[in-house]
Parts: sequence; structure tokens; C-alpha cells
Amino acid sequence: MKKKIMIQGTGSDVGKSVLAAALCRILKQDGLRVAPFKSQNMALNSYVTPDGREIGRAQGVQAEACGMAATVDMNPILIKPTGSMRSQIVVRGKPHMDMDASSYRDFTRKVWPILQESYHRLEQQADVIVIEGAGSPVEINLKDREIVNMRIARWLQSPVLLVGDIDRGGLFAQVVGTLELLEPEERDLIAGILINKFRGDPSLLHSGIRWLEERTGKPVLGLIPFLPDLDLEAEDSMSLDRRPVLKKNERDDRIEVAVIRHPHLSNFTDFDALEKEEDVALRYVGHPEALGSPDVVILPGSKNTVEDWLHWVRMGMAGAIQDRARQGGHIVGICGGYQMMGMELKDPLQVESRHGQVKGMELFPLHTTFLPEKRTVRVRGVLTNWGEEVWQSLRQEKVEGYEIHMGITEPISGGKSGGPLFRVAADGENPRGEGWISRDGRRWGTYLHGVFDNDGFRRAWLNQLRREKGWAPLQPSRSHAARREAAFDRLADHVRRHVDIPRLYQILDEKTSHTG
Ligand SMILES: NC(=O)CC[C@H](N)C(=O)O
Repeated sequence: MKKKIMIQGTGSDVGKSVLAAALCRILKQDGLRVAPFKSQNMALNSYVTPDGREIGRAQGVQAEACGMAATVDMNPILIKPTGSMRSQIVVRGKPHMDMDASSYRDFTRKVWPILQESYHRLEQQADVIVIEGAGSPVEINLKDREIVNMRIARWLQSPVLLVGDIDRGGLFAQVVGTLELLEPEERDLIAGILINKFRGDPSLLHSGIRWLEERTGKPVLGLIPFLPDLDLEAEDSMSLDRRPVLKKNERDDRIEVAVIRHPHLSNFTDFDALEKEEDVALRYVGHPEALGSPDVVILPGSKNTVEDWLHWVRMGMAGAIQDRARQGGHIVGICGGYQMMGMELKDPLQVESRHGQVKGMELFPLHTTFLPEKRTVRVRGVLTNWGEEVWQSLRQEKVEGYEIHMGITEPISGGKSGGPLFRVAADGENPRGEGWISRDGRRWGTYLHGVFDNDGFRRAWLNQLRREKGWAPLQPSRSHAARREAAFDRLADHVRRHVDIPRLYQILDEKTSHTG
């Protein structure tokens, strides 16, 4: 058996994914081949692997930390909540079926061999596997059907690091309570405790740490200070709430961007690169009163386009955005948001919602039909001739992105005003028109997630907005990819400074030799 270490938490959002990414990068820096694994992820932020499979965003990011191409084995089961207690279950990167929570219980029995197979395949490619758990391992009511925490640790006899979040308070109770509720064999697998997101003076915590070690018999292997401004996406939308609203060193010439916060918002990581630009002031907006008069309104992706759109119609947000469009504001739609911008949303088979047909925002002469087949693919492309005509200064810009959707968007026959924005293709496909752009270039939409991660495209588009406002263009900032690499290294340095890494290596060695 290969070496492995598992990270479990006392609850959600204690920092498991980020710490797993940190360990991935540390082990890679030390010359090991590392791979991440999380048997089951529940998230609406997903990632498309180079071979066109959908996995949780966090494992995609961890694979990057490992310097490895992401594969579906890193996260074989992905649960995407679609609303009203139902979820789309993605198995090995493709949608398997929609399910409610009670049928999922039986399903977990069936998928166990799939998880095992994926893990074994990963082992062939790596020296160490960094495994992540989910939520808390002691949700007593769910324990008999869980397949992501102690069930995995027991199967692999993997050492586990238990992470607690001291920032929200109650750390001692979280850790002691979690250990208390574990079965003795499970407790034996806990090799140490990590205290995460610490913001205070460490000297004040010494007595607490000693107490915790005595009380639990487990070593505290790290007290990790809160790391501000980490340029890496966390896993779930909970962390959107904690985003800092203002940037340091604010400039006056900033383009105001409002991202509409759909109830089923998916892939909000699409806007990270944009948010980091020094001339962008980006905020997430959940109420029409908070919309204001931004330069750009972005409608992001949604797991449930129709329900989210109807929500905005009811709330008055749809009208507020249409007003912005009439006043000449820029309106941009990504994936589900792009679908909303068309004339109609049709769901004859009720793939996403109970509504057969709904009117859209009517900004584009397009209609979208939701079909059972999901497209998950990475594509590359350029602007169409029409796109270049509208956006002359973006000529020759190349774009790359990934598509994750069930909907198919087509022009309405006889419709005019605007035309396809990009010509894209996946490997081995013929290029096709994709997305839409209006004649004045102020309204555009695309299926491409990650479109703003394209450094040249992002800067050229922003510069065009700057020109409109009479501001001088800016030079491209550091590339998104370089920024991410630097962020992984910064994270790894931080964790090395505050976690007993030599002890961690001992744990990896001991536990491996014991279990053979
Ligand atoms: N990623 C998305 O925004 C998906 C949009 C829509 N729910 C679809 O599947 O077509």
C-alpha cells in the first residue's frame, strides 16, 4: 500500500481543502509524486479534467498543487444540489441520475466499489495520496451511510489529521466532542490535531494546547495562523460570504462589476481573476436594492437556470438588470447566466425544474433547451469574424475554457441583432460558433467557464471598458497561472512554518509500515 494521510474536520469550512492543497504542494516540493483524493464531494463549484470529466473544484485545485493533471479518480462522486432537496449525482465525471437524500442512502452501498477502484488507480500514479474527508465524521444520523470520512480511513487504515477552526470559537468543544463521538478504532486512527485559522497571540493558547493534548491523548501538530488574501479558490459557496469587500490601495479608476448571486450559483471561481485586477471593484449582489449602477452586471452560472431566473423575476432583480441594460450598462452572462439572457428557457423533460417553458431576459435572439445529456469539455477558440468586428481591439485574442451544461442554446430563426462571439472546439472537434455578442458589444454571453482566466482576453476587455470611460489602458498584470503557482508556494511555506512536518513524515512512514 502507498503512503497516505487523511484530513478530516470538526465541521464544514474549517479549511480541509486548503490544508490538503498545502500538504499536496509541500510533498511535491520535497520531490514526491502526490495525488489528492476525496471519495465524494458536495459542491456546485466544479472542474473539468483534461479528458472532459467533471469533478469537484477543490480536487482540481489540489491536483494543480501536486503538479499533476486532474483525473476523475481524484473525486469519483460529485453531488450537485439542484434545489428542493434533490441533487444531481455525478459518478466518475458524468451525471448518473438525480436523487433525493433518502434514495442516496442505498446508492452509497452500490458506489463503494467505484470509490475503491478509483483509489487503487490513483495509487499507481503516486507515492503519497492526500485524502480529504467531508464535513464532520460524527454526524451520527448519517454515519451508517457515509462513504467519505471514517469509512474511508478504516478501509485504508489511514492516519487522520483532525482540523478544527479556532476563528469561530468553540475549538476545544469541537475537537473533544468529535473525538468523543468516534468509535475507539476510529479514534486510534487520529494521528494529530491541527488548529486552523488562528488570529491571536500564540502564547495565550499554550495552556489550552497542553490541556487539549492531555485530555485527548493526541498531539497538536500545528497551530496555523489565518492566511489573508490567499489567491486560491476554496471549495464551497459558503466562503463567498467572507470575501473582503474592499481592496487595499484602491485606485479611483476602477470598473465596477456586480456579480448576481444566484441561489444555485455554480462556478463562482469564474470571477476570481477579474476580482484580483487592480482596476476592478467586484461585488456579489443578492438583492435588487443592492445592485446600484455598476459598469458591468455579470450573470454567472447556475445549477438551476430556470428556478434561479424565476427567483430574480419575483424579486425584481430581473427588471433591475433589464433597466441597467437599457441605460447602457454592460451585461455579461456565463453559462446559466448566458442562457437567462435569451428569449426562452425550455425544459420539456423537466431536467432542471418543474417548468416546461419560461420567458428569459430577451436580450438575445436565442433559446435554450435543457436535455438529459450533459456536456463537460475543455475547449479553445478565437473570436468569430462578427466578434472581431464588434470588439476590434480584441482581435486575435485566444480563449480557453470549460463547458459544463445540459442546456443547448440556439438562435431563433429569423432573429437578428448580434451574432456568435467565439469559434471554439475541443480536441478532435470541428470549430463551431459559441456564445453571443450584441452589435454594440455591451451584451455578451458564453458557455465558457474560466473565460476571465485568459490573461490577454481579460485585460483587453477591461481596457476597452476603460477606453469607454476615458481612462488610459493598463498593462497586463501577472498571469493568472503564475499567480496561482505563487499562491500554492506561499500556502506551503505558511503551513511548513506552523505544522510539525518532520512528525508528519514519521506518521506517513509508521502507518504505512504497520499496515504493510
Ligand atoms: N454551469 C452552468 O451554469 C450550467 C447551466 C445549466 N444549469 C445547464 O446545465 O445547462
